[in-house]
Amino acid sequence: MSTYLIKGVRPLGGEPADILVEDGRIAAVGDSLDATGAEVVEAAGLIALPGLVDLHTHLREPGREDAETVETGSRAAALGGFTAVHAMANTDPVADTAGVVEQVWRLGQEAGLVDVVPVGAVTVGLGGERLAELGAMADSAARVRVFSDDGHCVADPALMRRALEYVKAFDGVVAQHAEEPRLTAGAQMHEGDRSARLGLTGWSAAAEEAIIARDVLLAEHVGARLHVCHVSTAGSVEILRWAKSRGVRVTAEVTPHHLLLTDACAESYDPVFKVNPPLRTDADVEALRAGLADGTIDAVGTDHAPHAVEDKESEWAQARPGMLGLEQALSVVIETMVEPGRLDWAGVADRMSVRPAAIGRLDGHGRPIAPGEPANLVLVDAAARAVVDPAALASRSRNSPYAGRELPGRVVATFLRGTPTVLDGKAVK
Ligand SMILES: NC(=O)N[C@@H](CC(=O)O)C(=O)O
Ligand SMILES: [Zn+2]
Ligand SMILES: [Zn+2]
Repeated sequence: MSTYLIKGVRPLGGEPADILVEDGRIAAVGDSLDATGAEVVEAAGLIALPGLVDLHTHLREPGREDAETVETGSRAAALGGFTAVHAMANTDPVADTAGVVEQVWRLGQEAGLVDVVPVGAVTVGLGGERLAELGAMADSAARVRVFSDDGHCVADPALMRRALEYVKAFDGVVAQHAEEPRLTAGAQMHEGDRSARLGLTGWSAAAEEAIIARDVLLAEHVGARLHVCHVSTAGSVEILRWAKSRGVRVTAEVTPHHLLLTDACAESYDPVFKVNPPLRTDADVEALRAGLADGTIDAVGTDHAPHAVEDKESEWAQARPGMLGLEQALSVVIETMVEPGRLDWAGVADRMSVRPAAIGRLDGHGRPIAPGEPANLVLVDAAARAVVDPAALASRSRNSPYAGRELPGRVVATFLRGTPTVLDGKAVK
């Protein structure tokens, strides 16, 4: 295993220093380190952050390898600065048994680009009727701690309560896709003036908020850990703030696209902007940024949702919901949070690495940049700007909502336990 000397980098945006990486760990951080024989990475002007951790990635394998595989999604993740991603369970077959989560975990190890951490389904086949074998998935080689029926809401309150109680036994967390299905039949976009004008069926803010309110009460009642996926409304942020003030064990994530885009994108009728939950209003975007800044929202979760061309390039109503996120997540956070002065680099490290790693109970990720720690690192050129070209993405799919948009920030290098997965902005393998 090679030794690397990262020269003149600014850890968490602080004073420039050298970082010596040896045997998969950070061996030293200091001024003018000398390491004869080490490969030198010139990093003057770059920011070093702990490798990013995503709580919400769709890798589509098994079942839709035409849209993404564990390997292509892992490469997209590494290029985005990630060293660990949680792979959602809505594959085919569904990741609802120890066998399937172990297969996904093994594929991730073989790709070797990021740690792929399988999420286990809460209910058999995402059917919402019977609990899946949560304990067996937790005890498996994949060591599952996050359970989610994402794509579907665990709508039955009694089942949700039982899932919350069950995962306490192994310190797990239920990650809820908060959508009251009785309120979103046929929904195509955010319910408001625009949906009325465009003639598209709306998904109200209340359909999300009703589930979050219910679930924080359930989590409080049974003393379990709840995580809320892709929070999208101002009202959801208020409910979370209230729940946290009461000491409820709840955490939440916001996607890059909900931090940047609004329902105005639907005016184009371009299905690349169709997503669940839908893009909301300017006021919601403002509340989400404020919630992420003050920590009410713990983390950025990409909800990277690759879709094949035939599932996405159709009429709006027929198109699948979901958009790519891994490769532009950090850029969107720089644009919406860092450049406006709402989050400093330590804050970015906290919301994109430290807290998501803690929620997923991952060892070795989200750690300080200090001697003895695993060398999971990303080096970022914050000043670089580039126009997003979907054809240049590593993802197997092309449904990026940022196509043609100029964004700040370039991932120059990513290290996974001391081995570069990205160098000079290019994937190493
Ligand atoms: N976000 C989406 O619109 N789609 C996701 C499922 C989900 O996250 O709910 C997908 O799997 O495509
Ligand atoms: Zn979802
Ligand atoms: Zn999702």
